[in-house]
Amino acid sequence: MDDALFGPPTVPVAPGAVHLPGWLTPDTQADLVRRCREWASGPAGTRRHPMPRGGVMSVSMTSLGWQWAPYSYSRTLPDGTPVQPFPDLLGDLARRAVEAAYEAPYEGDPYDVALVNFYDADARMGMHQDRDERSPAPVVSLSLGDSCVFRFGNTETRTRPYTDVELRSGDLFVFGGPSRLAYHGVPRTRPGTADPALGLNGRLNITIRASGLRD
Ligand SMILES: O=C(O)CCC(=O)C(=O)O
Ligand SMILES: [Fe+2]
Repeated sequence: MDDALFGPPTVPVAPGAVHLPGWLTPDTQADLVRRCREWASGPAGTRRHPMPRGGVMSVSMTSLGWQWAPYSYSRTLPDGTPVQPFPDLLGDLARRAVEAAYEAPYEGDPYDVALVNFYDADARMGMHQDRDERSPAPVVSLSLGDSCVFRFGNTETRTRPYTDVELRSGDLFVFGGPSRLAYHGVPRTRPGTADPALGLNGRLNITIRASGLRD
C-alpha cells in the first residue's frame, strides 16, 4: 500500500480494538516526549504505585486530570497534592485518535484523564482490565520510544486467547466497544529500539480515558 497516498494502515486486533502503526508524526512524537517530561517533573511528579497485595509497580506513572492509583481515581495524591490539570491537547488528540480508529465522528464522553507510563528496560505491566472508569468511552493508547510487546487478550480471563502486538514509537492503539474491558498488559519492552533522535531512553505510553467521574 502507498502510505503517502492512503495514510498508515489500520490493523484490527479484536472487535473494537484497532492498531494504527505510525499514527503520530515524528514531530508530534518529539513534542509529546518533551511534554511528558514537563508533566513528570510537575508538582504531582511520577510515582511507582504500591500494589494492594504487596510490591511496587515497575512502571513509573504520572496522572493528569484525575490521579489514578490501584484501583481508583481521586483529585489529590495521598499527601494532598492536587493532580495536574488534563491538557486540552490530549483531549483533542484522543478524539482524533478514536475517529481515525473507527472512521466515524466521536460522540462519546469527554476525555478527562491521562496516565503517562514510563518503562525502563526492566519495567513491565501485568495483565489487567482498565475498569476504574464509569464511562464506556474507548481507551486511547499512544506509544513513544522503545518498542514493546503489548498483549491484548479477552474480557473473561487473564490468559489465552490473546494477541501479542508489537507497539513502536508513534503507534496508536484504541480499544472500546466489545473490547473495552479486555485484559491487556506489557510483558516486555525492547530496550535500545527507540530512534536516538527522539532522545528517549526507554518507553513512554500515554493512555487517555474518559473517567465518567464528577467532583
Ligand atoms: O503501556 C501500555 O501500552 C499499556 C498501559 C496500560 O495498560 C495502562 O496504563 O493501563
Ligand atoms: Fe491498561
